[in-house]
Amino acid sequence: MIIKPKVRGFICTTTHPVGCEKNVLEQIEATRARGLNKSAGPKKVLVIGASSGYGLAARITAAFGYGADTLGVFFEKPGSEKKPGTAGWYNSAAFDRFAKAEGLYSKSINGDAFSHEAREKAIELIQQDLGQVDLVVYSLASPVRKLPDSGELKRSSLKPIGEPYRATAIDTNKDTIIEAEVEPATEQEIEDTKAVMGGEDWELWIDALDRAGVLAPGARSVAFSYIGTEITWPIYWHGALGKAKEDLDRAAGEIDARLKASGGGANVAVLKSVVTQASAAIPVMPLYIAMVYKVMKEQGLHEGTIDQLNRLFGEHLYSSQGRGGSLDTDEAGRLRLDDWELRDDVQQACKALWPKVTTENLFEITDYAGYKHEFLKLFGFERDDVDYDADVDPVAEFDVVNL
Ligand SMILES: NC(=O)c1ccc[n+]([C@@H]2O[C@H](COP(=O)([O-])OP(=O)(O)OC[C@H]3O[C@@H](n4cnc5c(N)ncnc54)[C@H](O)[C@@H]3O)[C@@H](O)[C@H]2O)c1
Repeated sequence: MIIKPKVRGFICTTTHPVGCEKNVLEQIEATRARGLNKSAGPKKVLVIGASSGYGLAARITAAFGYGADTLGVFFEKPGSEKKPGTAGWYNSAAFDRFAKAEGLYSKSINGDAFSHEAREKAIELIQQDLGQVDLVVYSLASPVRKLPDSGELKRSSLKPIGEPYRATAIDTNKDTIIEAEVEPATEQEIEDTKAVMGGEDWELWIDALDRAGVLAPGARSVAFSYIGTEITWPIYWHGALGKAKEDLDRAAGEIDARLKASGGGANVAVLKSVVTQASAAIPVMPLYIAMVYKVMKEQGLHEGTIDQLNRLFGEHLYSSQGRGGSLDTDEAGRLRLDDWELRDDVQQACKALWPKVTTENLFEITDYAGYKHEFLKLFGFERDDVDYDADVDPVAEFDVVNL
């Protein structure tokens, strides 16, 4: 099959297996080059949301930065002779192959991580293959959650609270500047967003793992959040998603207290904005990312997903200080990896750019070209080292349990 990109809205409906594999290899190489202290890191790791974005970067950092055995959970579609699979499927197939070539344990579960069934399967595999895990990374980004007991479907909303949000944004299909307007979320939509992206499911995971005795003494857990600044607050931190992330902070407190009993702990890690399938769906984020990438690249401060996760593990979770039990957190107990993005000079530069941007100067005064490139790269496209006219097999088998 010869596969070319087909972009629909904020998703690319085709993916390139070879490009995805090269993306994974690039992240593995970046992790190796970082020279993380292998004796200090996690040994057996469960990553929930392991197939793309920050969760994949966490899995790569654990495996290739520290030699950890990993079990990954994700929700992806395999490729068939007729149609390519999702990027996360190919990413995971590539990860599995590289990890095994390195002599590392790697197994995956493809299914709904919000279900009890996924938890039961993960526990069974940990008991059978790993005994216990010492790190649980929680990195789900989903627009829907089927509640595990009632089967009720909850949907998250990317909406402000209280009043409509009007802002300059990019129509990423037409590469034009538009005025976006998003109506505020209703109370019900806020509650539903909390149910999908809040901390309840993370707590259910830790509770199930703990009860089953598969958390090693001293086990840690980390979940990811975004806060941003006043530029994005109306749609994010002060919006429905922010309420869900506040709930994640609440859950971190509960889980931390539970894991502390055996010398471990839990934190929310606040990460910087990067191009992922999840962030592409949030109104105004593409424009903000195009601006902040421009500014941070110019200042030598740019980091991608793998850089952030290498830094989270190497300088926080498994630094000599972190292993001593004293993590450097903000007043709410969060690990802050958004420190460079939130620097005053970076944010001031973005604020100065914002009112100046037009369709005509979009590519010139922002890094929108970089944004578009990164977006297509997520799906395995626009890599110099891939021949996109060559025939490629869309079927990729690997060590995965399909639920
Ligand atoms: N992208 C950013 O700029 C950014 C910034 C800060 C924090 N974060 C946070 O990082 C976390 C991960 O987001 P991302 O941007 O890496 O997203 P992503 O879309 O790249 O990855 C989401 C992952 O969740 C998995 N997933 C989704 N629904 C699932 C389900 N029902 N069952 C099993 N797996 C499921 C996907 O398979 C994938 O592995 C989120 O909590 C997000 O808020 C993202």
